[in-house]
Amino acid sequence: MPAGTATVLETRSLVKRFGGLAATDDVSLKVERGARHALIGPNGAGKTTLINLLTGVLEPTSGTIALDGADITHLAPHRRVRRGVVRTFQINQLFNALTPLQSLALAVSVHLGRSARWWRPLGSDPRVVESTERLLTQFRLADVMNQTVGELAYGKRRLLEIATALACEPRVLLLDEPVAGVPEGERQEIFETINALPADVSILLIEHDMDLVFNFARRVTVLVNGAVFAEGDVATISNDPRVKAVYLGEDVHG
Ligand SMILES: Nc1ncnc2c1ncn2[C@@H]1O[C@H](COP(=O)(O)OP(=O)(O)OP(=O)(O)O)[C@@H](O)[C@H]1O
Repeated sequence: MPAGTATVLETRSLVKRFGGLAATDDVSLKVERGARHALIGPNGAGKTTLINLLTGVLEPTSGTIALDGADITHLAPHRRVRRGVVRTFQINQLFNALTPLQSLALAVSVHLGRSARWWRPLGSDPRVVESTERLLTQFRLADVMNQTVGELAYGKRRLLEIATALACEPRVLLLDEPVAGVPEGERQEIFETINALPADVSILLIEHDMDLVFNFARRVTVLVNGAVFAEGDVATISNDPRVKAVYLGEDVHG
């Protein structure tokens, strides 16, 4: 890791074309160490495509991606996870029949390289137990740790999804719409938990909910038609009439 570098994840002139459409159009983005950075934009702006490029699910048409100065543009997704680029898991990747305790113990033991001995009781490894207990407390899952995932409230499942990502000890956490679909009454708990994530984890949040964006983020990048439309601190972006117009347009036209 180069000393004194503030940027942890950087894209340079990143392009992803689907036929004639540039879903990612010359995006140069810097995520600073310890960032609370939000990526916003109307439907179809290219947010998901950019996340898929960062995680290695998609190969860019051109441009580069660097992690701590090292080129990872062509690195396989699982190797990026090993290097600390982790996205929140989709809810349908949780196992409904497992409990939060079992899910997290499994995630922690895989991360710690204990999966080759999976037949041994997970509770017999002190490091697995300690990390699992910490995650259950941090993500307010201790009181439901023995219920099956299928029985959990939607908000709790979301918390488990984020906790599972944290079990991989990410350097960069890509949080993909953490409150999407979560009922109003369960959002506050997610907001608070996200705000309490460790300061040394750099976070890029993809989000539609402006309350969450403006409460959480210190820096905001606005994507429109695949390209960076505006970037700045929260005050600048929230007062930018061009950004307001983009969102107003989306409201009007659905
Ligand atoms: N695999 C694909 N093949 C063809 N076009 C695609 C593909 N994936 C995305 N696109 C197009 O690329 C553009 C950007 O899509 P993307 O899903 O990245 O936007 P988004 O900002 O995540 O949107 P939303 O907020 O609705 O999830 C859209 O026009 C979409 O139709």
